[in-house]
Amino acid sequence: MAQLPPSTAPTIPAYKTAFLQACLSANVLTFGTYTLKSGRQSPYFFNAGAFHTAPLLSAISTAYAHTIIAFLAENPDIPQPDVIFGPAYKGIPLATTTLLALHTLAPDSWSRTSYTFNRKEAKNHGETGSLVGSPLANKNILVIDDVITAGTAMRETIELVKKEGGRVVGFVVAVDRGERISEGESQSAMGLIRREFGVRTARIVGLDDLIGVVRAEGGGLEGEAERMERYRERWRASD
Ligand SMILES: O=P(O)(O)OC[C@H]1O[C@H](OP(=O)(O)OP(=O)(O)O)[C@H](O)[C@@H]1O
Ligand SMILES: O=C(O)c1cc(=O)[nH]c(=O)[nH]1
Repeated sequence: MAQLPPSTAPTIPAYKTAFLQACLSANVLTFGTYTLKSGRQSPYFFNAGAFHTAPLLSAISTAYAHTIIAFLAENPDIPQPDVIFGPAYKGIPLATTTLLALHTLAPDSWSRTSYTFNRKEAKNHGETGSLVGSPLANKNILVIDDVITAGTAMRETIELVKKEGGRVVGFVVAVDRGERISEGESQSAMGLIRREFGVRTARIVGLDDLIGVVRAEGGGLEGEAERMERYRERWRASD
């Protein structure tokens, strides 16, 4: 097969490679039959809760931070976020550690940014309410989440931020599964966020990247890669 000359060969950034390797070595990416939030049956599952040691949290938060910095550089009209918002539950450690990683990479740009997350059940004593961290009113909110499938969680988050008086200025996800929003629709959940809500999006990796790393691993995972490919064909979005 023809090789690209070295100067034009695409290079995978080190943070993305570290993230993908962590997905396999820490069993973040697992195989079986999983029922998703959308009710779909998936042969693979991205479990962000498995990033539970300091080196693993560092790998994912550094990958988010680089992705966010590149996203804002490519979209200079997006205002500097005041808040990194992570939806409960798995978004909670992701938002807090990503804010630290952003501050480590670019302290001058991120020293005044806050984190916020929601509670799934409102609290009726103490400080009360559904939000933890900065209030959202009149703030520019960058939402991060672990994974997007049918887009239900992100739709709920956009509605929550609006209700609190904030503006969602971007959405960055670790894994974009690249799926159609529903059986009868051909567009992707990420596309819906862009078109229906006018929110620009970025991702650390997509399903193609995950299949690529599973294929490259070999060692008996070929069957898993094939099941992932069949699932991709079943749910692949048109955009
Ligand atoms: O795009 P969707 O079809 O909405 O699916 C993706 C959402 O599903 C999971 O949330 P879940 O409520 O299961 O969250 P938790 O494990 O973080 O509590 C995941 O963290 C995403 O937020
Ligand atoms: O769609 C989901 O519910 C979902 C998919 C996935 O890969 N990981 C996850 O935590 N949730």
